[in-house]
Amino acid sequence: MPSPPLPTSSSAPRSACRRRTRGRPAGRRPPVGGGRRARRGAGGGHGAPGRGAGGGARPEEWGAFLLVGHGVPARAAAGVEEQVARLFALPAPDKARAGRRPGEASGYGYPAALHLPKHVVRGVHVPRGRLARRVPPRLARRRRRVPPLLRRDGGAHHREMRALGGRLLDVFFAALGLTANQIAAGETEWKIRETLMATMHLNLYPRCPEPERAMGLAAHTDSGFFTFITQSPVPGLQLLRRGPDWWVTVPPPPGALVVVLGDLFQLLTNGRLRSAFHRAVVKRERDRISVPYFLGPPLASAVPPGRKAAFRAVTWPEYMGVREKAHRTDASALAMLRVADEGEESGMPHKN
Ligand SMILES: O=C(O)CCC(=O)C(=O)O
Ligand SMILES: [Fe+2]
Repeated sequence: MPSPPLPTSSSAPRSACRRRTRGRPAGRRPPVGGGRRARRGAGGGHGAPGRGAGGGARPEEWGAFLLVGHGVPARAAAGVEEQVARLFALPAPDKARAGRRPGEASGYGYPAALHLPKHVVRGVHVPRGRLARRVPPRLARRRRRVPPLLRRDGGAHHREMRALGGRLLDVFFAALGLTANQIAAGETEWKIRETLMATMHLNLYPRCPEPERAMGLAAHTDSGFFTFITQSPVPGLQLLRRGPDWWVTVPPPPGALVVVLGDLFQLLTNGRLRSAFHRAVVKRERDRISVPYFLGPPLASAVPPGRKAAFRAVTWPEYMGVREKAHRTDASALAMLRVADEGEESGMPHKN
């Protein structure tokens, strides 16, 4: 299916925010900001996840957190939003020519894997890491007009984010009870860190005159290990808190990255760290840009769950297949992979 031509960010058509098709209307989300938990967060009048890997709310609880002091130089992040805006402002025919075609991993268009309302999110999807060489020649030819973010080497942003991914993995390993020596000597840990594969999406959510009747990105969990989200200073990302269910808006403090844990990380840690159910809403007055940088295992390696396996091992592509099936039947992909109760023996997988 050819990707539709896209509007420029400043002239998003009304049709860009037609009525949402799934889930609770954004405007009727449960009230936020009233509870003790909410006040613990950093988000003005809204409830919010705590900042940093170690402080405030725990990632086990939220499946996500704000990361500050991450060491990614401001200059690497500074240009991202501007580059993305430039890309979306390219003439529609140029964007259409760079459209993602069936079977291609990168290009301009809608996210393929999520069964989304097909009318709001416009994205360019450029796999990084091992797949970087497969950036379509159509994009490569337009190199001079394509922002550095999308170039083959990925630019400073890609290098910094990939390195941060490795550092954060070590923080997670430590949180799971591994000592510094075990982490340094651990073959499994080393392999996971060294082979991390990155994929990036660029999302534009055009402003919408009736935001309460539209949805930017339907509620979902990410599939990989974890995602770094750079977002424009326009809040729109929301996390689901359970019991009773309520949507909590993640604030966009300058320089902070949102870390969202994915399903394969839940599987890898045998359920000790949980993926976050999240979505993106649209705004009446302002466009919003987000750049999720997804990190996960190399495509061919099966992700082994912990000692007493709660899940069966899968590759990332196999997982995407299970997820497709789950979406069609409204089931949970992780539940489909569960082979036993998550027990006390969860943790990092066996070394082998
Ligand atoms: O726009 C956002 O903040 C969220 C993006 C996201 O969840 C995704 O692309 O998977
Ligand atoms: Fe996501």
